[in-house]
Amino acid sequence: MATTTTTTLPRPPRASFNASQPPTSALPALPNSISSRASTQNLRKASLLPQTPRKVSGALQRPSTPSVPLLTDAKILTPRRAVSIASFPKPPRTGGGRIASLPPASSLSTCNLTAKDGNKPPSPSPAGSPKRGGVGLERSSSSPGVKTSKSKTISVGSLGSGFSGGASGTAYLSPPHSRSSSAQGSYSTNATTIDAGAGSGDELTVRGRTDEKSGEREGKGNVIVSVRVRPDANDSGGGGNSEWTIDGRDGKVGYGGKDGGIYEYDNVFGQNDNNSRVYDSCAKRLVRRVMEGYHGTVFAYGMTGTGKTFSMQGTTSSPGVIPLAITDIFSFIRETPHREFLLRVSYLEIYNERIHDLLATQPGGTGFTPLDQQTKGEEIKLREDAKRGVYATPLKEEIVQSPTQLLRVIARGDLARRTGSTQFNARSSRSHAVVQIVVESRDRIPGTTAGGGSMVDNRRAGITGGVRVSTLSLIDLAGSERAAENKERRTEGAHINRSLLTLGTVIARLSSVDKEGYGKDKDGNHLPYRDSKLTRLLQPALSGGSLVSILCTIALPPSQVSGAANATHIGETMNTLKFAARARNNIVSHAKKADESLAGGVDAGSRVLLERYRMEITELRAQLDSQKRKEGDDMRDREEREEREVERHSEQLLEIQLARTALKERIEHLNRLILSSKSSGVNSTRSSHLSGNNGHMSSLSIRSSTTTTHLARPFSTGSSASTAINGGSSSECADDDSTGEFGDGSATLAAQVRALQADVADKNRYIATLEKRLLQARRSSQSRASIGFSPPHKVPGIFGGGELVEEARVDILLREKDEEIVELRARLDDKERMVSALRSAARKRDVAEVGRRSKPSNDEGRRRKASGNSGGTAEEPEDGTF
Ligand SMILES: Nc1ncnc2c1ncn2[C@@H]1O[C@H](COP(=O)(O)OP(=O)(O)OP(=O)(O)O)[C@@H](O)[C@H]1O
Repeated sequence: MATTTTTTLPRPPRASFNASQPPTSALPALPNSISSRASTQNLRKASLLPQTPRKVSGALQRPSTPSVPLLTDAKILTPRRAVSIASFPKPPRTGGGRIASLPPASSLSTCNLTAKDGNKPPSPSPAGSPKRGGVGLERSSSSPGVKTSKSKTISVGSLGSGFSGGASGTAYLSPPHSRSSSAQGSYSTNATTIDAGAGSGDELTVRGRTDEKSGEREGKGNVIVSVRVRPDANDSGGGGNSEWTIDGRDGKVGYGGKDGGIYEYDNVFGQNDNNSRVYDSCAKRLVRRVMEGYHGTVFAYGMTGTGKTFSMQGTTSSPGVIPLAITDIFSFIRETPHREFLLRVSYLEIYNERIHDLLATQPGGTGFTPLDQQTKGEEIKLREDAKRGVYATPLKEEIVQSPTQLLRVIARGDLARRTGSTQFNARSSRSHAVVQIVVESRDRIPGTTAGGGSMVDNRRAGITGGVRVSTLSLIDLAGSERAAENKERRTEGAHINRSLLTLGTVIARLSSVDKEGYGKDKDGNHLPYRDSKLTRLLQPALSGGSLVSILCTIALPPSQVSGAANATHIGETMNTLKFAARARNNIVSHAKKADESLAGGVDAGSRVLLERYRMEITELRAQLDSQKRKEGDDMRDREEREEREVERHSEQLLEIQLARTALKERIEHLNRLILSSKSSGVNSTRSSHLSGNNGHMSSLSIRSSTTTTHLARPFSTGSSASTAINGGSSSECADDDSTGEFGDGSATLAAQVRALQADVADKNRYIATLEKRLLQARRSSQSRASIGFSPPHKVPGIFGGGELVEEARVDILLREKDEEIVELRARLDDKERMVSALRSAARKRDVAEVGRRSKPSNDEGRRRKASGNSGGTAEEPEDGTF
């Protein structure tokens, strides 16, 4: 048999599965054997796969039997029924069993399977026969083994007549008892009933399941069993195996050889059925139910190399059940906005009866890691409790939020999984691998956002509804293998076979377990769930707590093999078919929607993470809110403080302004004083009156500055202006003028007046300097104020202190100015005294002059005499001697 391992999810190629773009639409058809092989070769060239060539056993020869229209006959396989699990969990269809697009029943008659006793196929059951018709395949006994009844059970001389009776509902006999499920909206899987004779292992009775009244088979309920036939890579398509019949339309597989029989399943897929079709029929509905709150288990069972991994994982171009389920899970979440979901995933493998966490181990690199180099993590134990059933612990669970993330997690686990080369599969899975996706969901509370109140809050508020937890288990079992040359393979094979045998035994004995006694058969014996880790893990599903879909894969013996190898292959294939038939018949599901837990929110150890996370989110939100409130308060405080500072600052500016204005007024007043002293001479009464009354000065300060300008003008323009201002003192002015008109005395006085004017100019300059200093003082006060203002809360008191200092400075300045004014006034008084002294001297001179003029004769006679005697020289009295 040619090797076509490339498309099997060899771990490296699987890692390249387009995780970022999970498939959403219809998938391309499965490549036929030729293209599959071609792609395999390409992959091998690219070193993506181990180069181990698959050996074709010499013993496996094409049987010499003539070609018969095979299972692979397109006429039979292509148009297959489209309805299978689509009705999961029911409702029962009322129409015909198969879709109309199928070929006529007569096409099936080309296969001529004949029971060994040569009996003819049974005629349709008469009306009133047992509920479900049969083709003569009957339950015979109850044992793990399966036998073909030697009675007229397999008389399928014509598959057409035998199997085409689906629509008539008469082709199969009813089983002895119907195993209806009590699940909500779910139905039993009273499919083919296989009762294996105790220990005989080869006696098989298959009962049909056609309901006469409804004209359809049951079995589209909670348990779906399907068979997929792997295409023969070496078969060019012409067929070559006449003993096998694959009827995809009616869901039957028949073997016409020794110990053969015809088996009916919910779905039978041939070589033209791709992964997408397999998923749609086997798992799509189940996945949806899981999202609604049911537990669901999908597992692939079959001999090594028959396509379990290919079906479960698929390839990049043809994704399998796992990636397609992931796509549907997230589609469901998108389509269900009224509920919120939390997904967590774990991935374990059972290898040589030990459980390993595939997510806890770090695979060695990105490619394939040889088995002996793979490091495995901590051994996982199985535990059981009433709430969770059987579960593995400690097991890493990762919370995932997108299909890409989930696919990546699983791809990581795939890399860590044990694989090895077997006779039939270069990249054989040597362990049972279990992907478990836990789905938590709950209704969103109306009127709240996704992060609405916690469950505890909701309960307090009287809002009911809790978190529902359901689990989807996707299991790729290791393939059974009879003979292995390699010791390691033999050890693995022994463990694999033992666990698969236990699984078969449990399933076989399930038929005798009543609805209440999950763990015991009708004789009170415990079912051997504990004999293997696999059955222990599957116990909840097999006991009826879960929806179940089993995909059994087979590969028909290659036409070129014969002899012992061929017999072995046929034996393995028949075992798979019997296992599938038994599972379909015996597994009863009572799956119910999981309860919505209300206790999760208060139980710290609860598994209900969704609620725990929601509570955490609520708490964090509350913390965030209180922090925001605090920050808001701080901000408000700061703003208020700043406002207060601004107010204080403007008040201070106002005060400075006032102080400045007062100073200016004083300066103006000083100017006026100076003018007064210059223009009006001694005017001490008025000046003292002005200077001694600050309140009066303040009132004067209200005068416009133009007054100041007019006041200043006399200094530059002379006395005429001064006259205009001091109009009331004309006599004094006249005094001044007259003083200047007289001889030496007047000239001296004028000089003194000029000196005084120069002094006044000095004073004016000084006043200007004072004004400048005042301006500087104001500026520095402003800058100090702004420094104190910028971080008021960080430099406490600086502003208030600055204010005080400023006030003190202004006081000092005012005091200085007052002192200067007093000093100036004293100087002015001195000047005035000097002026009056000069005036009084001038007056004395004037008096003396008048006296002299009043005695002219005496003086004349004396002058004449003197002139006669001495030439007329006159003696001046001593001027300026006063
Ligand atoms: N339906 C199919 N169409 C095309 N190729 C297939 C199909 N089924 C299986 N194959 C190919 O057959 C080979 C073996 O398949 P796979 O590894 O899936 O078998 P298996 O049952 O998982 O084996 P094992 O139990 O050893 O792991 C792979 O190369 C795979 O690509």
